[in-house]
Formats: sequence, structure tokens, C-alpha cells
Amino acid sequence: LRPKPIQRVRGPPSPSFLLGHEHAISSQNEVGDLEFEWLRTYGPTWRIRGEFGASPATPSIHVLMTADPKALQHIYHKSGYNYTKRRSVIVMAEIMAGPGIAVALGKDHQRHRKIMNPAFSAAHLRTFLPLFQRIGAKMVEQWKTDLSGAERMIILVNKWLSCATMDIIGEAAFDYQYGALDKGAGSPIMKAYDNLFSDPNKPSATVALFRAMWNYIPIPVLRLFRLIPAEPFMRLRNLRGLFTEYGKQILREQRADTDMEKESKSKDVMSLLIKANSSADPQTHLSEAEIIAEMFSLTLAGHETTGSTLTFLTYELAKHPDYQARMRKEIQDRRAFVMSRGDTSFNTEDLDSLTLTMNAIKETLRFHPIVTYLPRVATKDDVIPLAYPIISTTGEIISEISVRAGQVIFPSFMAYQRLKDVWGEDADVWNPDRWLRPEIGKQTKLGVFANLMSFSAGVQACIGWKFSLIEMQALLTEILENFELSLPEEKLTIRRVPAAGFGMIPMVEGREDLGTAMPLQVSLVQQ
Ligand code: HEM
Repeated sequence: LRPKPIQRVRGPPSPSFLLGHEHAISSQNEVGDLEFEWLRTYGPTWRIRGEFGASPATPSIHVLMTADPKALQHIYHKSGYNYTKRRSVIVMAEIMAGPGIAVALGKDHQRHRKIMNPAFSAAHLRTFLPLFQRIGAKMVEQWKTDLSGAERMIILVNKWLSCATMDIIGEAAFDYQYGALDKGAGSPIMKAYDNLFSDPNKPSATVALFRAMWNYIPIPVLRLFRLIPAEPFMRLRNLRGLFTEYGKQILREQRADTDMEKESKSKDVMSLLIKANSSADPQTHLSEAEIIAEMFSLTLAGHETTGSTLTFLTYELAKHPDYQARMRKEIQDRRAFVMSRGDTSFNTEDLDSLTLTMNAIKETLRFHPIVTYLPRVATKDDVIPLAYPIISTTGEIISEISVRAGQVIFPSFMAYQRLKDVWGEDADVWNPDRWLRPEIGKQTKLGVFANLMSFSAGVQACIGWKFSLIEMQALLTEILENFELSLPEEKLTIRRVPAAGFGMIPMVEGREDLGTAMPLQVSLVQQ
């Protein structure tokens, strides 16, 4: 019964000596294809082969891949900073956004978190609801204008939701108007973001080898990669340049503003960041470069994630018209109640009473986790417990795995969120009504919301999860009260394509030239 080393964990044969399984994972047809197969074959924990043997410090060439709730709880939730981010992930985030919260580690990370946390308290987030509703109503009005009397039209719903969530994060966090909904693709920020993460071609072996090298190169050298004159790096440079320009302008304007309205705005992200900039205490101080990186990180982390989750949610509603109709009826009934009490808008209690809407959000976060892989590296020797024991290479039962410092671990949020033992026999189906079953959510406690790993867990979990839930509730009610969503008549296949090494995007099979795309048909709700 002693913990077994990773070498005793079973796993698929490696397809490549140099690239291991990582290239196969990032070039699979749909995110999840490989993990679901491995889950069926080996149970919730298995071993894959890392690129060049995973990392210089790794004592073995193996990578532990797990969907086991207890293992995930141990790694993400209970171990503080003992399982750290991978070098390639940190440097990529730094090249993109600068020295902000997503790059910081350990005590440094605690400092960033401590400064930003007050802006994400439940009470403060409630004050954003009118903004979410205003932007949602603006988007819906623009759909009505575009419809111009026609019965129905096809829209790329992902583009609209991306613009709406971009405008929301700009106003909510920095009191700044990006003008994404007004200017669409013409807005400089949307132009710079457009299809940043969608590559119609699968990554070639050469690109994969280049990426694999990142985990072996010292960080100061890696930082110089941003100067490489290749298109992806040039786009990132442009985006960061544009954002630094915005950041400096916002900072200048907000500094003047905050001096005048210190008290009333004391919990806004920008006021907190500016206060931190003037703090003499190193524990609560942020440099100007860190502030701009923080703003960029929030924009990056807060806009596309929510936009993509909503994109998949509207897709599922188009595929499930009965559920959509039930949801709309629940919203309309609540609207009648709100009007009868003399109000015109939903408050957060009204939104929370919309059980069918919340269940659709939970189910989409479970079924389509936008962030799919967050690799971690053990910083010291450890033993990882399993909720679901597995069979070893020699036929023994393994319920604990011993790992050495440097061990690379690939969690599979996608596979965890499909475990039949946790989510029921119909785990492979999008069914929001599962959340009505009393046993759901009673298993090993994981993550910050609904026992899901979609927002990650522990000290580095998503800071904006509650923000995004209220945002999704508000945008969904605006959409469903006004529009019916359905699939286009032309039968299209949507693929969940691996993107940027950690996420996924929707693409239309055979129309990869469109980049990230989710075409849906919309028509006005008949009163
Ligand atoms: C459905 C929407 C969202 C999803 C699925 C999501 C998911 C995640 C995940 C998985 C992480 C962990 C990353 C890691 O460990 O490397 C994360 C971190 C983060 N998220 Fe979100 N997120 C969402 C919305 C938001 C929003 C709306 C904001 C801001 C308003 C936000 C801000 C952040 C920040 C700043 C971090 C870094 C936290 C840290 O390192 O301490 N996210 N998010």
C-alpha cells in the first residue's frame, strides 16, 4: 500500500521520442479526444511522456496526467505554491502582458492578490450589474438594427460577445471605453486581438519543438524571444504596445480623477492600483509597469474567457430549443414579478432566482471548460492521493503516487468534468437539469465554484469568477428576452480546437479560414 512512483502508473505509448504526447495534445482534432480515450482505458490518472523528458529538473521522462478530484484538490487547493506554473507558461504570459498578477509567484503573487482582492468582493461586484445590463441591451439593440425587418439572420455570435465583454471589462475595471461594440473590427483593440489565438493550421512538429525548448532555456534569455521577427511575436508586440499606450493614458486620466473622488471610488480596480503605486510599503506597492501589466492581464483574462463561455452556452441553447424556451419563460415570469413591484431592471437577487439560467451556466462551464490545461511543476518531493485508485503496470492497486521535485503534472479539467462517478451516467451530455439532482456538488470539494475546475482552484484561482457569473447572467437575460437562438439551416460542424497551449476556441469544420467562429441564427422573440 506504500505510495507508488510515477513509473508504475500506466499510460499510452509515446508517439514521438522528442515531442512525447504534448504535440499530440495540442494538435488533436477536438480538445478532449485524447483524454477521454485515456480516461476510458486507464481510469482518471495516467502517465504520458513529456517533451525532451518534460523539464530539466524532472527526475523522470514522465508527465503525470490526472482528472482525479482528490489529486486535483491536493495539487491546486491544498498545496499553496508547492505546485508552480511552468517556465514556458510564465514567460509567455510575461511577453504578452508584462509583470502582472498572472506571472507573479509565491510572496510576490500574494502581494498582487492582496492589492486587487477588495475590487472583487461580492458587495462591490453587485454595483456593476447596471453596467452589464446596459452593455447587454446595447448589443441586443445592434442585433435588432442589423435585422432591419428581416425574420432572421446569421451572426458570428462569438464576435459580438467578445466585443461586449471587452467593453464591460474596460468600463468596469478602468472606467475606460474601448468602443468595441460601436466600432467592431474597426476598434484598435479588437483589431489587435482578432484571432490572436486561432491558428487554422495544426502546430507543425518544428513549432512544437521550438515551444518545447522553452522549458529548458533560462528565463532572461526567454524574455528576448519577444524580439523575434516572426508573425506571432510581432502581433504580441503590437498588442502589448497598444495596451501600454492605453494603460498610460488611462493611468493619467484616472490619477487625476481619483484625487478628486478618492472616497467614492476607493474599491475600483484603478483606485486600488493607483493607491498601491503611491504606497511606501513594499508589501503593498506596485510599480507603474506592474500596474499596466495588471490592467492588461485583467483585460486578457476577463474578456475572451467570459465571451467564449457564453459563445458555447448560446450554441448549446440553439441545439436545445426546449431548454431555451424553459429558460426564457422563467426570465419572462421574473420580469413580470419585477414590474409588479415597480422596478424596471433585475437586481442580483432576481438573477440568482433564475435557476434554469444558472444551471445552464454551470453546465456550460462543466462541459466546455475554456481553460483546459494548467500544467504545474512540483517544487518538492510529495505524495499525491487519489480518490479513484488505479491499476499499476504490475497489476497492483495504486491509491497514492509519490512524485519528486521537478515532476511535471498535466491536469485534465475536461476529463475531470466528464467523470461519471462525479457527474452521473450522462456526464458526456450537455444537460443543465443535472444540477437539480441533490447528489451533484456533494463530492470532493474542488474549485471556487460548483465543484468545477473551470476557474481553477486555490491560491492562483481565477480572481474574476464571481464577476463573470453576474456578467453572464445579465447578458443572457438580455439576449433571451429579445432573441431566439437556433442553428443555421446549413448544417455546420463546430470543432473545439486547441488554442494557445491552454485553451480552446470554436471553429467551423472546413471554414477554418474564418478563425474563431460560431455562426448562429437569431430571430426576434414573438411577444
Ligand atoms: C468564464 C469566465 C472565466 C474563466 C473560465 C476563467 C478562468 C480562469 C482560470 C482557469 C484561471 C487560472 C489560471 C492559472 O492558474 O494559470 C484564471 C485566472 C485569472 N482570471 Fe479568470 N476566468 C474567467 C473570467 C475572468 C474575469 C471576468 C476576470 C476579471 C474580471 C478574470 C481575471 C483573472 C485573473 C486576474 C486571473 C489570474 C489570477 C491569479 O493569478 O491570481 N477572469 N481565470
